[in-house]
Amino acid sequence: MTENTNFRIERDSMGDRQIPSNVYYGIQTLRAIENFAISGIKPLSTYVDACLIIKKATAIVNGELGCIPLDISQAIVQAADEILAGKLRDQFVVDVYQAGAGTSHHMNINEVLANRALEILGAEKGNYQRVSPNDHVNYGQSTNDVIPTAIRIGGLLALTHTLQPALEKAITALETKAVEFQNIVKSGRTHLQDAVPVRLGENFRAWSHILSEHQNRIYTASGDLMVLGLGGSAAGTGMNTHPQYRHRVVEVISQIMESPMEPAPHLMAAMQSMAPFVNVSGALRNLAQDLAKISHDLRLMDSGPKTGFKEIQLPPVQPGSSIMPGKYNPVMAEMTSMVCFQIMGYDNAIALAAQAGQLELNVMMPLIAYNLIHSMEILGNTIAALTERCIEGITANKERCLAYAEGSLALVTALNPHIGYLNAADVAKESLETGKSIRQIVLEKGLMSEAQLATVLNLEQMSALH
Ligand SMILES: N[C@@H](CC(=O)O)C(=O)O
Repeated sequence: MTENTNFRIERDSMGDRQIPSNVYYGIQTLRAIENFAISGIKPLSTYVDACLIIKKATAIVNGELGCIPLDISQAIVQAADEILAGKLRDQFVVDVYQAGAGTSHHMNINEVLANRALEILGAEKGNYQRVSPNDHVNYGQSTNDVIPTAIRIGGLLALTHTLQPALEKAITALETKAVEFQNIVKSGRTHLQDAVPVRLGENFRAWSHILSEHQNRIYTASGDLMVLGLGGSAAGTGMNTHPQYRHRVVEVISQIMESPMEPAPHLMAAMQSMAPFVNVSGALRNLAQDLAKISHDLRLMDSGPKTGFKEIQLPPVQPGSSIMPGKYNPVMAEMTSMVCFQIMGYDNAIALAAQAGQLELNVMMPLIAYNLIHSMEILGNTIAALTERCIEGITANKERCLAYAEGSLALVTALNPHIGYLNAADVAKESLETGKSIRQIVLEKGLMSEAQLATVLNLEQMSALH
């Protein structure tokens, strides 16, 4: 615990180590850096925020209840506030793939807070007799109750700051396009074959509805994240906590989050079961599956310009090809598809991790934390980018849409009630073989009058919602 210009000596239960004197993390973080040079991926900033919110609340409550000295409690709170405001963010350095349960990341948080609190109190970094990462910052806590709580809070932060606003904007943008394209008639396609006509605007309205239903599903699933098992400490029994701590700490977190959290009715259950995360991840996967479908549709409808559908034009945002001049690719939709596949992969890994709990604990939480929060953030960023750089700028090729609708063999479907399915099928077959229009064949065969046909083969009417 001495400090010289280049390093200080810190001690843990395994011995002494030199720690660079300028860093705020300590000996346990150093060991984790050495042990886990795995992906180079550092903890997500939202996850760090979630841990800091917990540590701020626990310091307030442990100070109030007389479990830690008030000056230390206040210094930890100040340190947490400073870091939440953006300071020392480069001090959270443990690889995402690390010690089971997340003890290494958790100790990284405890050490940085302790060392900054020491400075605030006028002491030297590493003087853990004065402020200890374990005895003060972590008083009455364990990785085992802090990390599942941090995943809940991190999930809620990612949802409110990133995913929900992006979904809102996308839903509105799709509805705006629905209104703009409401009168454009196009051919429907089922099995990728000609089907009855539809309105381009209604395609966009359907997508808007699909996203809004996913928004509701995610919102409902995220209710589970508001039930916190903090206070369970190491095994869910609450050992080493003050009797009033577990309720009070949830009240304080609710105040910090400006959102009503609840204490879990059974702390062991909250620690052992990863079901809330599986539920939210499942809702994200569900959204990703439909979003992938929408992005594939956008690419298909924009295909061409000479050899594809080109029913719509996605706004060109960058040259598409390194060799083919003048080529513009549907890059925003392509990116969206890839992110959606990543979300599905993350969800698979979360499902595997969630069933791997044993006895009192599920140690696979670091994977769940990263995958869940990252899923929300990359989905939110993707939806925001797709909305701004693609959906809002889509234009329709009205003539191309109409030409396909007029040429669709499935128009004969409208003749069913008048000439019967089998006669209509013959008309379709002849039209395909001869290239004559459906109208012409029906008239030639004397199956219907011109006046009748004018009413029945009315594209506007056929494509309206019935
Ligand atoms: N995850 C640790 C507890 C802790 O880090 O607080 C254990 O159960 O061994």
